[in-house]
Amino acid sequence: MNIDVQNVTKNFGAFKALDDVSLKIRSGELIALLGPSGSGKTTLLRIIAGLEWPDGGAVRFDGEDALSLTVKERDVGFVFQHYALFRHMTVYENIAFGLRVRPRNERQPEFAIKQKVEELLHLVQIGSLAGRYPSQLSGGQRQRVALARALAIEPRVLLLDEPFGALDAKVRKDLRRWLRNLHSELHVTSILVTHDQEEALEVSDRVVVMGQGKIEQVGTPSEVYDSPATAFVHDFIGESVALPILGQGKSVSVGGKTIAIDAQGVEGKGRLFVRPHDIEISQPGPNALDGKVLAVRRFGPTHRVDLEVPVDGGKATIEAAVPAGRVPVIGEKVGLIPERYRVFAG
Ligand SMILES: Nc1ncnc2c1ncn2[C@@H]1O[C@H](COP(=O)(O)OP(=O)(O)OP(=O)(O)O)[C@@H](O)[C@H]1O
Repeated sequence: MNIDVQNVTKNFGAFKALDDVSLKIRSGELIALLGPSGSGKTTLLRIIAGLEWPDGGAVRFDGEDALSLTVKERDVGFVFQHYALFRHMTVYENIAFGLRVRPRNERQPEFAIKQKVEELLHLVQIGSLAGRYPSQLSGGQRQRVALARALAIEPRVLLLDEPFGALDAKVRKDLRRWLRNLHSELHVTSILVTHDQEEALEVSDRVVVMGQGKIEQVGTPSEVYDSPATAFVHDFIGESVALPILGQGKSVSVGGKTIAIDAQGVEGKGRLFVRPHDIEISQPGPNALDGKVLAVRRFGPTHRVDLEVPVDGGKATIEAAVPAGRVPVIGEKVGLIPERYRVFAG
């Protein structure tokens, strides 16, 4: 199902939780809403679900006005961070629940319910646990049950709000991969809310990066990582360091030193963002920024180097990643060349 969010605004008192948000979600895609705490992800998800109403704007499901539909009529499946399984029901009963509470004239006969539940148990790979109660399951197993239960009613859209948020890192990683595979099999339009960028980048077809109630960028995982559209996205996704600069055509000045690199259209004040592994450390010279090595740390296969760089009005400390074999020593004066970088005005 296509979901079209048009100019949605939501205020809580004087606070703008969503500020003119527009987003088109394509049928069958898995989209992640990614952003820091308080950026409005859950509010947007709840509006799509029908649990919250916007102050302005529209939400359309395949062209139909979704805001005039109740939660039930919207046909959505939910999975939340905190397992909402029924404690007094077995795994089997939990999954069958949504099918059993349908009105009599829509309810399937018991053998069809059994067949459906068995299919789902198999799909989420917990067939052997059908007779257990939620208290007898691990956190990861409970979330699989929650997903199976959400899928039982064959929702038009699946909404996942930090579904793996309460699990430990290893289980999260396994479930992430599992969710990706499951989605490739089912192709149900899915929206995943997460503040974990690794999760968003690994699982989703497209990522919606949100900050302070606004959408900063929508793109594939590679697009948002390789071509961040705003300073916020560069800062939020992956590692980056930022230096205050003055841009002029094909040159950039940092703390009074001008080097010949493209200012990317920024004339005057701006910030240059670069990822630690995109900074080349060389000899000091006219075409490199001046840096002084403050600290060197081993970081997996590379070394991390803390560098002091003179900037307007003081000094900045930035971090570079260098391969073994080219590691400078503490106190050494070096030249720094940003190899891949983005300049944003302001
Ligand atoms: N019912 C409410 N009343 C008042 N303020 C609210 C309400 N619900 C959400 N907010 C505020 O709206 C903002 C956005 O909240 P939302 O839950 O959408 O953020 P989020 O991006 O999902 O954050 P998190 O990752 O922490 O869940 C927050 O500042 C929150 O405090």
